Amino acid sequence: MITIDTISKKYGKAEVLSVASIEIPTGQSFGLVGNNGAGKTTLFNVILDLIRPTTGSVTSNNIVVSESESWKNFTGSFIDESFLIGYLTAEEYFQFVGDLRGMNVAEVNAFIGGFEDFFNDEVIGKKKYLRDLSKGNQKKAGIVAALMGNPEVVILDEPFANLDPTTQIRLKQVIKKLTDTSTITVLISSHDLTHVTEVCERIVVLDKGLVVKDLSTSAETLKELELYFSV
Ligand SMILES: Nc1ncnc2c1ncn2[C@@H]1O[C@H](COP(=O)(O)OP(=O)(O)OP(=O)(O)O)[C@@H](O)[C@H]1O
Repeated sequence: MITIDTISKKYGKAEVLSVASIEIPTGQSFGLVGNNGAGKTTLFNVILDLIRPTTGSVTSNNIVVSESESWKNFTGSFIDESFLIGYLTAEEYFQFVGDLRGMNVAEVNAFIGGFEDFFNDEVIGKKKYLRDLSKGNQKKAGIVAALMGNPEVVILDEPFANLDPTTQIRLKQVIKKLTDTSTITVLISSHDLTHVTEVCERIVVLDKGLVVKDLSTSAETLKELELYFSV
């Protein structure tokens, strides 16, 4: 369970985020949508203790994320390429993250082997540093690294952006597999309303830092969101 309690973030006088309360139960697939600058990345960064909120706190499985590091043991995330280590190859990076996650070399190789289709022969065995991969292939590496070591919480910021259509479809399958477990809590932000409504059972809409909708996904949700964003 993730609890977001009276979180606000101000830069100077500008308040870019103001969320009274959001509770995300264990196992929920939670989608965050909103126009550019709505505060999605800011909220994820606060949940990951990458930026300190002006007010409020976030707890993840009863751990206040700004007070302890222990939530990192069960949390996998990919916000952007700053999460990668540019001078490593993808294989080296996966071994590095696997080591942090308590996986041995064979376990990492077996895990990565399960993503052969997802990588589409563009990430593994390329003898390229991560910094030299295309944006989309960097994203693939970052997403897969976020899933290593059986995380209980997975946070992905705009995972569909920059991915080719084939990989977007494969990513949806990967995410659905995660969310089917009902033990892994998955938080995703996206500008793609179709994808996010397909993979998330709950959608929260942010507008200028405020929660303006909190929907349980149904057959009508996509239409409702399209209508909201078309006005
Ligand atoms: N370091 C900073 N200093 C000042 N303003 C910032 C800073 N970081 C973010 N902001 C502002 O906070 C607001 C929310 O940004 P954020 O990146 O969270 O939005 P977003 O919903 O993720 O947008 P996008 O869809 O464009 O990625 C924006 O107005 C942004 O300019």
